[in-house]
Amino acid sequence: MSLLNVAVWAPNHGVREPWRFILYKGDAKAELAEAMLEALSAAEREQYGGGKLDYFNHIPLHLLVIMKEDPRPRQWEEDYAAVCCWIQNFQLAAWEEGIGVVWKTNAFIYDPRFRSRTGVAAGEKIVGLLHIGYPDQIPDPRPRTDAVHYLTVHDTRSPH
Ligand SMILES: Cc1cc2nc3c(=O)[nH]c(=O)nc-3n(C[C@H](O)[C@H](O)[C@H](O)COP(=O)(O)O)c2cc1C
Repeated sequence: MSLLNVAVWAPNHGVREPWRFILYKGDAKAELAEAMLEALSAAEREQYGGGKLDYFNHIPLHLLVIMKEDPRPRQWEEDYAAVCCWIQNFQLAAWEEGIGVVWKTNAFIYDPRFRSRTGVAAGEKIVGLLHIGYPDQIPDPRPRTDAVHYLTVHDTRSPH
């Protein structure tokens, strides 16, 4: 809970706090896995279903991060940005405690069957499904391009 509360310091315009969360742990992880399976075709269920169930059960916690969708475009974007900031705050705060968080946007989070099974209402957007746990392995960081390549600096007035 304290990690959730660190993350709520994310900048959010108007302090609208446009988020809500559903945490799955213990036996309830099976509920989430069933919702995920429902969003697969019969063939996919046949091919990957078992593996996906094991995967969901192996991970200690799953957190669905949900945004209330404001019908006004500016507010919608601000709120989406705020929820993304919430997620990264959460990831960074968790990592300080040695807890790994993967942010997933699998196809099933957009599926009406998954949304309905997880109780996500019309007018709400799933921004991510976070898989949370102490990592068995820590992957090497993938290299990033030096930001200077993307930087334009203006330090004198350009002639008109
Ligand atoms: C909006 C968003 C959606 C993402 N969705 C997925 C996903 O569906 N599956 C996945 O493996 N990683 C997903 N990620 C994680 C990114 O792939 C990951 O952060 C990126 O590859 C960089 O890896 P690193 O941050 O571990 O260096 C997502 C990240 C963001 C910001």
